[in-house]
Amino acid sequence: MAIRLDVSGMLRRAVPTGPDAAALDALGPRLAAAVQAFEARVREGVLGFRDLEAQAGERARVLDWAATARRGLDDVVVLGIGGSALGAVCLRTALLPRDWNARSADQRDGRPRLHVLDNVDPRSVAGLLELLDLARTRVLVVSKSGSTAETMAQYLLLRDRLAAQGLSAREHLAFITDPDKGALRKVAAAEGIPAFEVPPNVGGRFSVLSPVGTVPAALFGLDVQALIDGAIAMRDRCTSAQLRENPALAFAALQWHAHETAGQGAHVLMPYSDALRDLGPWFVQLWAESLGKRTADGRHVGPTPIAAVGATDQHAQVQLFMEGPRDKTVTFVDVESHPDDLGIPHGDGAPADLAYLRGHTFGELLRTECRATAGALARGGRPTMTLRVSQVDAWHLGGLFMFFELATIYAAGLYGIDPLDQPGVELGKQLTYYQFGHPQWQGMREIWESLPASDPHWVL
Ligand SMILES: O=P(O)(O)OC[C@H]1O[C@H](O)[C@H](O)[C@@H](O)[C@@H]1O
Repeated sequence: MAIRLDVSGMLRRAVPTGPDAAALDALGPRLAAAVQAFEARVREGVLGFRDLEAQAGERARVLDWAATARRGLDDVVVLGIGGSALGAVCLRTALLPRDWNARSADQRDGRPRLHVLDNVDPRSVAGLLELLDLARTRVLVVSKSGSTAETMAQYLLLRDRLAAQGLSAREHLAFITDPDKGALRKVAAAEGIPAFEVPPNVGGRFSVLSPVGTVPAALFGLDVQALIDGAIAMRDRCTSAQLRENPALAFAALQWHAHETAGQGAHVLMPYSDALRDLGPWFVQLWAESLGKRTADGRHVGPTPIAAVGATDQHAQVQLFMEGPRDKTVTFVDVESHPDDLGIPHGDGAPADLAYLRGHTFGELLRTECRATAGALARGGRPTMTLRVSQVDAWHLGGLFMFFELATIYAAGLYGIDPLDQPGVELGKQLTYYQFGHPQWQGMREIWESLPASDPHWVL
């Protein structure tokens, strides 16, 4: 079992914009400062996502509850958004067979389907409700703050539908939220609804290894302990202040260096694996919302993460990566072992010009295309890295989550910003609250009325 980071495609030997040995040495002071900032945050106790041992008690409570709660369930529904939903989607895609929800109960060996509602589009919400037998459904309301409008609207609807069918909230709801604060915590206490804790020092986009991810994972029978073990193994590998000894630091440093010195601030994550397809959107929130900030001296900084998947996006995005602006790096994830690999048959009578495919396997084709695309990009002077993963399972996924979370904190030290807040998302929320008549936000009227109206002459 291993996750290895190959950074050779970022260095001067491979691409002209890459750092040479002298440039890497010159990075020393910046790296030291970023590592010191990281360690200061650890000491402050604000990087709770690292401290998985401290969450062991709550995790045991989750596993104990899920062992009985999952009995007789056809469906698990996650109501959440952003970091409260993206991790569950990634866990489902990576660790359950494709199209899990389309399978029969027998094909799912009696385990529930998992649905994630991370938006308030009525078509999606109504469409899902049509599918559900609420009597055989557990709805997980996931909100660290316990107040996010989208998730609360969904909760109010499901609460109403359960009541209309005379179904007990305690038997069909569960909350994953702040241990003390927010609307959900109050309801849990008043109505005896099972509730699990998002530790206050674990940010929403860093919370997939907390009950935010482990409750849904436990309900559909994933190996939660392996997920945690993989994350701890990666955490304990990423402690050195030396770039060559700390993969998370190396990833962060090389991404920052590419952005800072060559304007390569669009950071593509391209797993050659359908199972890791939803690692992309999870990474996009983590990298964008943590690093897209204003510095203390008023500069606007941060990378632009892009999600892609191989081999599919060789036929959609690689043209841009190859010949578009030299503003990108590409990080591949190459899966070394495909236990369910398939041979490409000899197929008597098959067209002669397809003979080159015969005798190979699909996994071999996928891995060869990953290597070929990385090499083609390098020949075009386009910087790349490759994460080599033995296989996709809970242990390796836990390691990948931890790798990117740690890299984000190191990158924040290099960009000179706080990775843990998200002040930029507040104004839109407050204007919505105002327009909905929220009593606390009626002072936003002037701003709302100042918003640029659309020009009817340009409504085509
Ligand atoms: O988990 P919640 O408190 O409901 O927050 C859900 C999401 O919305 C917030 O506005 C932040 O942008 C995200 O970082 C967070 O993951």
